[in-house]
Amino acid sequence: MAILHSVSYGTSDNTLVFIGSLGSTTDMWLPQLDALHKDFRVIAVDHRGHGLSELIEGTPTVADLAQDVLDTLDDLGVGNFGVIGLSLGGAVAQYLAATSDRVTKAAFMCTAAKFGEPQGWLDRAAECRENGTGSLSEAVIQRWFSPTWLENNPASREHFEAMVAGTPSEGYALCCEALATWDFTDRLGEIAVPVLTIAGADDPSTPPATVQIIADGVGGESRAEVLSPAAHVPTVERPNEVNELLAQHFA
Ligand SMILES: O=C(O)CC1=CCC(=O)O1
Repeated sequence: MAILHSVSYGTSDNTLVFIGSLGSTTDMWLPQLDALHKDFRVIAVDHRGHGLSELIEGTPTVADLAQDVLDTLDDLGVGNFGVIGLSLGGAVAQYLAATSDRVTKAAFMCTAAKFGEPQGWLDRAAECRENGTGSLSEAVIQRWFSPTWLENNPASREHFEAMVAGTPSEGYALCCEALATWDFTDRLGEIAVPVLTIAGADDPSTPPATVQIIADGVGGESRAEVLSPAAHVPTVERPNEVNELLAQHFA
């Protein structure tokens, strides 16, 4: 059983749980936590081996990462919840939405039912173990944000690059390996709760067509939105639009 580092704001009975990408901390969700805590209880977690969550030995599956979230919510006394996941966190959110009857609604952002070929993730894990997350962080940030945003927001750029570089190498590598084994394509139909998908028009990692596969494949109702301009992390690049979409979907 793993209890993840989490932050929690607000007192509403309507709880939203935010799960971030590879190399992120709960800071990825600051604009959402600030904007939505008055109408919802908002909880964000760090994946195992990320941010302030402890590293757990052994390669996890996405199902293991999802169980970490459920254990953490049990510890916080949370019953039912809406789930919002971005990228790796979106995979965890898909798994939770399909398998846990505690999930009431879901939002999947810049994520995939399968993130390309496994070898790419195994290569990234090996590179990370050899050279550290600092060797990856600049390239990651260029996928997270569009070039104009990076140019206009140097302080945020530095902050998010430091977030990736500060992720423990083994925590990052183990989560790469979790992505290598993730393929939910044939199980999307098990997701019966109302779904919102959000894609970034300029996202090189999970382009709109990849996110659309999820919206088209789920078993229940879905609404698909594409934000522009935006790359892989619209929570930061397009916070107002993301907040408005989430507030509507989870109201
Ligand atoms: O770093 C990337 O390539 C983007 C990404 C894919 C999965 C994830 O969590 O981040």
